[in-house]
Amino acid sequence: MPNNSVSKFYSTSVALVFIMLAFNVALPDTVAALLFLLAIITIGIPHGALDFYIAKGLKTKPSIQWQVAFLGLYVFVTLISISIWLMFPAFGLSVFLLISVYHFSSDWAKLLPKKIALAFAAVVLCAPSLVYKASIIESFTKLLVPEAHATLISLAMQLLAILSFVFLLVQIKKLSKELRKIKWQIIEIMGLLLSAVLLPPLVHFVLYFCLLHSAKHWLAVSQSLDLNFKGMVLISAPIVLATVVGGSLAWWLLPNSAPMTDILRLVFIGLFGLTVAHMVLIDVWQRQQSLQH
Ligand SMILES: CC1=C(/C=C/C(C)=C/C=C/C(C)=C/C=C/C=C(C)/C=C/C=C(C)/C=C/C2=C(C)CCCC2(C)C)C(C)(C)CCC1
Ligand SMILES: [Fe+2]
Repeated sequence: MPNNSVSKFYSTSVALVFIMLAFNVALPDTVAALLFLLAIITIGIPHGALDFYIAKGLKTKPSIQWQVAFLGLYVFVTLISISIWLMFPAFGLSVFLLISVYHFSSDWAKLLPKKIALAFAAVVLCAPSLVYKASIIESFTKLLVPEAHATLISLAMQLLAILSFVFLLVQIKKLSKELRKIKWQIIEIMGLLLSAVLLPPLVHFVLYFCLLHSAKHWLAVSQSLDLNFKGMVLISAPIVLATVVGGSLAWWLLPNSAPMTDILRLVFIGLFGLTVAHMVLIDVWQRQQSLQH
């Protein structure tokens, strides 16, 4: 698959969603919530489910003890992170946003210099707060963050989005020569900017996270580890299943409230737990890859 394919697929999907909205095609809330959960489980989670395979590839001969220790450490880091969020939600959310900017910036690591990729990731993640402040604060309170803290965090997001955007505008002149060569990536970047400020935040997030972040990761893993799609599905399926079992247990054990609130909590607090270990591993893997090339 050529490298542009993810950009093309993402940009076309964003355009389709804009057309749907222009024609007032709206899904009932429960259908939208189920689609959101389904997309996260079937497309978002699998990109992290390759972590065990990637980690084994980083060792020359991973022993059984090493593999058990890796799995144990990954689960431990996940559970500790989730506990930190449950005890200090505002702190958890702030850390989540910051590490997400860092992790998502790797989507443009090959295309843009590090600082610019970081600023762009900050715009992608924080710009929705400029237009959808109230709905973002509402989502944050559903994630257990007290309203006063949620308001402060959304203000900080607005500030970060504006500062990062200004930084990008200042830098864009320097980049104009390189940018001219990468037509589809420019369309991807424009699509992301429009999606961030025009689409409802959860729709923007799910389109970006599933169709761009996860898709780029699958493509990178398949190219670098020489795996085909079927092989990757087989590798990730048991891990996705284990994650879904873990999520279902949490749903069953923890106190329930409205279904949409429960889905939001399960997805975002769960993703925070998984992100810490996933992010460190992918960082090590990408550093090793750039040393090899
Ligand atoms: C390997 C392994 C495993 C698995 C793993 C996995 C499966 C992973 C995954 C991972 C992942 C899958 C990751 C992800 C990430 C994500 C992120 C990083 C996100 C972020 C986001 C954000 C930050 C958001 C924000 C917001 C909100 C919250 C609301 C609304 C608005 C907005 C959108 C802004 C297990 C444990 C089983 C075992 C051991 C080993
Ligand atoms: Fe990722």
